[in-house]
Amino acid sequence: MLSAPEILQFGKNFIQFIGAKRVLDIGTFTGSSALAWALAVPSDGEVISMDVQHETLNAIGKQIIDKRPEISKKIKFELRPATETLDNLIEKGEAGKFDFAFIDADKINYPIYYTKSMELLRPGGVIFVDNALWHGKVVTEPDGDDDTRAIAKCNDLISNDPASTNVTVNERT
Ligand SMILES: C[S@@+](CC[C@H](N)C(=O)[O-])C[C@H]1O[C@@H](n2cnc3c(N)ncnc32)[C@H](O)[C@@H]1O
Repeated sequence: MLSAPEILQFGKNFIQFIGAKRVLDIGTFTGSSALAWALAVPSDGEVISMDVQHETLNAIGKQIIDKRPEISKKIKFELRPATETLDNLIEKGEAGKFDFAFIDADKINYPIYYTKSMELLRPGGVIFVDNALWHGKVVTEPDGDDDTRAIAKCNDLISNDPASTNVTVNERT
C-alpha cells in the first residue's frame, strides 16, 4: 500500500527541519516514499530504499523517478530483506550516520527495524513508523494476529526506550 500523501509531506517537512541528508526507506513498494525523501534531501543527499520485490517499483515508480536524473541519483534501491540491508550497513560502520528512517515494510519485523534504525541514526535523528495504530487494532485487539502483536510490541519498545522521545499521530481517520 502507498503511504498517504500527508504522511509523505509530513516526513519531507521533518527531513528539512532537521537538515537530514541520509535516509533509510524501509519498504519501497512503488517508490513513492523513496521519491518523497529524495525530493526533500539536498543534492548530495542519499536515500536507501529496501524491498524484497521490485515489480511494483518497475511497473509504476521507476519511469517517473528516472525522468529526473538529479533526483534518481540520490536513491539506491536494495532488493533483499531489509534486515540484511540494515545489518550490512551496520557491519560497514554506518551506525550513527543516518538522519531519518521510515519504517513501512512487513509488520512482523517492525521491532527489529526500530532497533536497527536506532543504531544507524545519529543523535537527533528522526524515525517515522507508519501504521503504528494499525486501524486501532493495537488498542482493541493487541493479541489478534502476528502483525498486530508485532506493531504493538514495537510501540511498547519505543515508548519504553530512554534513548528516544516519541509521539503517536493519527494522520488518517
Ligand atoms: C506498505 S509497502 C511500502 C510502501 C512505501 N513505503 C510507500 O510509501 O509507497 C510495504 C513493502 O514492504 C515490502 N516488504 C515485505 N517484506 C519485506 C522485507 N522482509 N524486507 C523489505 N521489504 C519488505 C513489500 O514488498 C512492500 O512493497
